[in-house]
Amino acid sequence: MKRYGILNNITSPADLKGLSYDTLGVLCAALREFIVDSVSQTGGHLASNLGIVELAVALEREFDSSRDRIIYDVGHQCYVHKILTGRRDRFSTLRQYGGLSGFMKPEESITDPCITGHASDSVSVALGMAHARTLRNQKYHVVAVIGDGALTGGMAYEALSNAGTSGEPLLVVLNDNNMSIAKNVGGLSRHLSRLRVSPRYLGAKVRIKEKLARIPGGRALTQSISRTKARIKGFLLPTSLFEQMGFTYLGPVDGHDLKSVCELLAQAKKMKKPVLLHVMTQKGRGYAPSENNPEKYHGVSQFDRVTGEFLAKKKEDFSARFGAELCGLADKDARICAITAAMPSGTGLTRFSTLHRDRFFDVGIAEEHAVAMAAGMAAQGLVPVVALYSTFLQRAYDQVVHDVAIEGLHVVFCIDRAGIVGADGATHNGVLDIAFLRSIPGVTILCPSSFAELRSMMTRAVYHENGPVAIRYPRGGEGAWRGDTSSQPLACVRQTAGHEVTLVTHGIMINETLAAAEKLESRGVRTQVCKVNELSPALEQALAAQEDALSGLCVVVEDTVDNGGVGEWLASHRSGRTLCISTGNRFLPHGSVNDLYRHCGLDADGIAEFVMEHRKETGLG
Ligand SMILES: Cc1ncc(C[n+]2csc(CCOP(=O)(O)OP(=O)(O)O)c2C)c(N)n1
Ligand SMILES: CC(=O)[C@@H](O)[C@H](O)COP(=O)(O)O
Ligand SMILES: [Mg+2]
Repeated sequence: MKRYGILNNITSPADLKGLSYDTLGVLCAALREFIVDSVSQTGGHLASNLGIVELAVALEREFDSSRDRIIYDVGHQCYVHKILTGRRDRFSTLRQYGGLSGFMKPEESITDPCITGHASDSVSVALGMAHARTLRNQKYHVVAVIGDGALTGGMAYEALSNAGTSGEPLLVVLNDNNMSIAKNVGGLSRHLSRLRVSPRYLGAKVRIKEKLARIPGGRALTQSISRTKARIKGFLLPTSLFEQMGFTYLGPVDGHDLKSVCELLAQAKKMKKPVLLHVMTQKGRGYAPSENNPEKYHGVSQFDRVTGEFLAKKKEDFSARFGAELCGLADKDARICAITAAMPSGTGLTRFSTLHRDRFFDVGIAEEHAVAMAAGMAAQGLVPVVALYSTFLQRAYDQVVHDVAIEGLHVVFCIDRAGIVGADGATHNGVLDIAFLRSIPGVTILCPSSFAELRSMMTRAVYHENGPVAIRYPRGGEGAWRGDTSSQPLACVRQTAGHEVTLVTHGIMINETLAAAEKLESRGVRTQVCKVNELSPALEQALAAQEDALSGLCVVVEDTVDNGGVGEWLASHRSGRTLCISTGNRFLPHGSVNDLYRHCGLDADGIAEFVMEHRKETGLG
């Protein structure tokens, strides 16, 4: 406690109001200490939180987050906000089961106006709140805090274009650190770079205007100066995109200069129109390892705060294997291209990006565009491989349907983080992809359980499919089961003569399922285990051919929702009793993957207990 000094005296944002800028500077240093200490022990998002410290303090000081609506886009940078709004003592539980969420959560605090997790939606949600304020005749400020990375997402432009002409008082704070998770990309990023070096607006003009307004005839003078300036400026300098969209643009301002940021926020607050404040910050600021490598310290596991070394050695995971296999395929086939939506390292494409620079496309946080662009490539004879996290593919459902599937184009979707991802929670779990992809005619879904199967399925997806094909694999590495049964749509991986129960599963769940089968055997229940390797017409044929082998009670074990899952499919395709253990039709809390398996009854013990219970109902137990 002692080492955080002044931070110990801050129990709510109200405590910030009377502090001098010097004292606030000391507070910012203490906040950085606390964040590094805390995140080094729990893991979490580090670099973005270190970069936003002064801006977040200034926002809590100038606004009232219990009344005003401050929305942090993505929300991975909301730790200072959480610390200052009464949640500091829960930071040792960050992202753990039953603990503090790593994102905004209204159920945690009234100062979190909405949930967050996916990028680029903050301006839309803020505008909605501003409209509600107007229509309900209420009084509060609405602020969207959006990063330069999140600003590469199409939704952000849709919202800016609408908000700028809405007439609603609304503040968009652009936290520009020139970084997404990796280096930011695209034309907007270039536009921001140009604005960054232009000292023309700063906010000084706002202060001058205020002073002029106080002298007799000053207002008329200001208006005339503004008109003349606007003409000259428009002639000599390119105006910002934001001004063209109807925003008043303030900045760029040094986001670590608390005084300037506070003053500009105070000015913006008084302006009764859409305002965009451009704040420049340094991602990872105040901790040398993250300053030097903000990408590596964007999202971290536990680390030694003195050396910056991660405590756990990174084991080879499905993403890395995917990246390596794709490099191998692309070495021999110039048609293969890789597309990522701002997740080059997360999806395992870093090596591809250097080996095959001309065939690597980081499109920014633009999943819809990534998929439609892949459609264009496929239509012209390339083999695009789109690597997206399952949860972010949700953004591009329409493009999968409209641009890819209707024409039956050969686009390979490599769907990372499929299933339960854990600590990031409900916004990031990949539990819907089977359901939504199954609903699209002509999409084949492949579900590898091991690296060997990933490899075979990638070759199949590239060379033996000619329509849309998706390969879904989890966050992390393979488990104890390392076979390759990928040539069979439905493979029996634990055969038991005279079985009483068949457990049917897919993907990484094979490991908990096989462990459950062992437990059931030791309790006298003859159990066989089958694995669904693909969802395609071939699976229906395989099931018809193997129906006898699947006699008796079938329990489907899957780390996805019930509706539209494999369990639902199997129940409708066989006559015997079929039950399902899944993530349910609900959203899960955050926690470790193992905690969540237990939460859902998807761990080996939970599966075995479920079978024992339902065996009785079937009259077997
Ligand atoms: C739709 C969507 N795609 C991808 C992501 C993954 N993601 C989380 S943060 C981030 C980078 C955000 O960059 P920026 O907004 O500039 O924030 P910074 O981390 O630089 O503060 C990305 C790509 C996401 N959360 N949502
Ligand atoms: C905030 C966000 O969306 C990403 O930073 C995400 O947390 C990354 O997840 P992984 O750690 O699984 O790459
Ligand atoms: Mg950024």
